[in-house]
Amino acid sequence: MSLPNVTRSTARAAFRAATKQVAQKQAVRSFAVAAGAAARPALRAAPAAPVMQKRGVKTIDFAGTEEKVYERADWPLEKLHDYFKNDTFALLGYGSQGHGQGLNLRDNGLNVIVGVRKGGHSWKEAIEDGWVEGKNLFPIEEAAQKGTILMNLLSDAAQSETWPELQKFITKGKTLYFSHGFSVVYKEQTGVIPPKDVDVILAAPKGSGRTVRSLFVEGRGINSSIAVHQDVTGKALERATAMGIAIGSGYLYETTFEKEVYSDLYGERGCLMGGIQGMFKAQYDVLRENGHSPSEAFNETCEEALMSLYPLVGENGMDYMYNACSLTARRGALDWAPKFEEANKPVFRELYKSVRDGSETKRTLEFASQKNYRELYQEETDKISAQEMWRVGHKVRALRPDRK
Ligand SMILES: NC(=O)C1=CN([C@@H]2O[C@H](COP(=O)(O)OP(=O)(O)OC[C@H]3O[C@@H](n4cnc5c(N)ncnc54)[C@H](OP(=O)(O)O)[C@@H]3O)[C@@H](O)[C@H]2O)C=CC1
Ligand SMILES: CC[C@](O)(C(C)=O)C(=O)O
Ligand SMILES: [Mg+2]
Ligand SMILES: [Mg+2]
Repeated sequence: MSLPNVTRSTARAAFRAATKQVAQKQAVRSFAVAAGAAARPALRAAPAAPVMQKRGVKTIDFAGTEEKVYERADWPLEKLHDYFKNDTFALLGYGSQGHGQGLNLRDNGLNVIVGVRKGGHSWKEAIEDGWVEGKNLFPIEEAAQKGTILMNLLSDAAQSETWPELQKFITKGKTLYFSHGFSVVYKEQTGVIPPKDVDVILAAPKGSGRTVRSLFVEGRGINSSIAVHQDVTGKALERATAMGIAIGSGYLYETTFEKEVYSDLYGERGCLMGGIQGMFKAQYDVLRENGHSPSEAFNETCEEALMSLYPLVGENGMDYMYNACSLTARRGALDWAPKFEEANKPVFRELYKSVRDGSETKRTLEFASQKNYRELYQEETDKISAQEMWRVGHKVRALRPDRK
């Protein structure tokens, strides 16, 4: 495939940056280990890297369960270019994931075209991002016809709505790709039943499309799940792996379509989004009921969590964060954590059941089928922004020294 020099050099720079980042992290870690020996309380170093058992695939024992993890190191750019030399990626949909995955594929020098509704919001965004009508930007059906790998990144509801028209373009020899198990797993509700003669694969970034892009640009890479629903060629897993790397992932964790969708719907409704809003709100409200000022309630609930403590958990784990806090805080947190666990578990059980039995899918599809769903959604999120907690948050964030 002939690639523009700029694209090739952007892609190489991203890969070089990734390698450099690893070296820098290792240096920082060695320093931290040396410094940590003298530090108190002990901020332990990260555990030793797992032993690689086969190039490109690590079988790692996670808490007694052996799991397969694939890595970017086995898919250098030249290999990706060769592997996909006869392919056209038709990226259908240009929301958060379409944007992130599409730009990463393009910067990786792969042959990608975008398919979205002409004149819609995504169409405009795609043009702003440099996609050109008639060259690499087309209406959905035209892109689907041209593509050999159909990346269905329409909204989950739109995947089911457009399926009757789209399925005729999924012909023998093509690959059908998703970033979520939703459409295929809940087929009774979505009607999405892929033809029997194509590979059906998934690479689902475990993070927002914004992060898929920003980590790639920084030379890093998001974690993604990969899975195979249908393997006609005998190469579907390899293809899912190559796709996962091509869209900008660093590590790929093997799963199934079912497990991906159940855990994803559960996680986003729980700790990732719904749970965190509910927990923050409850804590904030009780502080306010007890006469604390808005800024105090916000700082002690959201700002400190997001700016100081949660990044420490992300970096090195809960014990690391605990150890960075006072003994007073640690004693209390140790006592109260089990109470929160006990209080929350029934809600999580109810949530998992609601995901498994299709209730969450039904709700999503019904909501999205309303003509004015965008306005309805906006009304509900506007109500969250209008909560005192987030109005205060807006002001507190504006006072961050780096925002001045
Ligand atoms: N958001 C994320 O970060 C993540 C998403 N995923 C998965 O990736 C997939 C894409 O999600 P996401 O990127 O969030 O996109 P959205 O769910 O925000 O969907 C946006 C895209 O769908 C199009 N669309 C919506 N309705 C229709 C319709 N009736 N007909 C045609 N096109 C339509 C929009 O086009 P238009 O602008 O013209 O309306 C837009 O291009 C989903 O399967 C999702 O679960 C996976 C991991 C994370
Ligand atoms: C947490 C929400 C998510 O599952 C995601 C960004 O991973 C989504 O569907 O957008
Ligand atoms: Mg999700
Ligand atoms: Mg998710």
